[in-house]
Amino acid sequence: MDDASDFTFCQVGLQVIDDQLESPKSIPSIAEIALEDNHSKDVGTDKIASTKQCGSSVDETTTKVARDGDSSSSEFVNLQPPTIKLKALPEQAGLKDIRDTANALEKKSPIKKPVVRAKVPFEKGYSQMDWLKLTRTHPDLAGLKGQSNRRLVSMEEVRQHKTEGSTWTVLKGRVYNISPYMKFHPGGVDMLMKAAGKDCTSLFNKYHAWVNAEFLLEKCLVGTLDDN
Ligand code: HEM
Repeated sequence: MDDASDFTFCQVGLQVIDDQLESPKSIPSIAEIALEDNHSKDVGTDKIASTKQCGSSVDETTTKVARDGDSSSSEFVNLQPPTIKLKALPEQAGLKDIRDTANALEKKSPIKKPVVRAKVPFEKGYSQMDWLKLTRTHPDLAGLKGQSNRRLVSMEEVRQHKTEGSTWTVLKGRVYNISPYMKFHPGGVDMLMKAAGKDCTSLFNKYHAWVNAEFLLEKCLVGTLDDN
């Protein structure tokens, strides 16, 4: 129909000059877009068929334009949005190679996946600020009962303190009573209990090497590990 006053049909495609694009061929040719005026099926749906991945045959990229014969009449206005099918992009040179290389690198990469961080929401009164306040006010967080914390502590003695009421751990050569810190630990009680009665230095470093435990647990110091 060649009536200029008929607004039903107008050219919508922009002329694409491939040479002027940063990535020529990255936009499918307008000729590869098939419009299906399928008002009788898919009522009310606006389907944009996803582009097929590379590797399609030439036949698959062949354009089909399907129109309902009657719908070209100016009396009939189809209000359903047309289905736009973007046909497969032709295999782009080198793209498959890049993907293969990326997959191979991912498999071979010696870089370890980062540890999943799972901070536990603190109970009211057990924030890190609350812990700092407690360390300033409590007279004996380490439970020394007058004993010096400059003594040497054997691993044997550390192993005897692995219950929630009395939990000792070794961190970077120092022995701490971590029982009072349990409920303040941002990683949760269960995690901190993994340190009970043993040397937790490697676990500690695995999760948060940046944490200043010397400062946080200063008042929980029981002694120095006797490594003989
Ligand atoms: C023994 C002394 C320890 C101290 C003083 C301590 C202290 C802390 C602190 C301050 C945080 C918050 C970190 C942040 O916000 O970046 C934290 C988080 C956490 N801690 Fe510990 N921690 C200790 C031991 C451990 C151990 C032995 C484990 C594992 C078995 C552990 C597992 C975690 C986890 C999973 C989190 C939460 C996730 C994260 O923030 O990375 N912690 N800890």
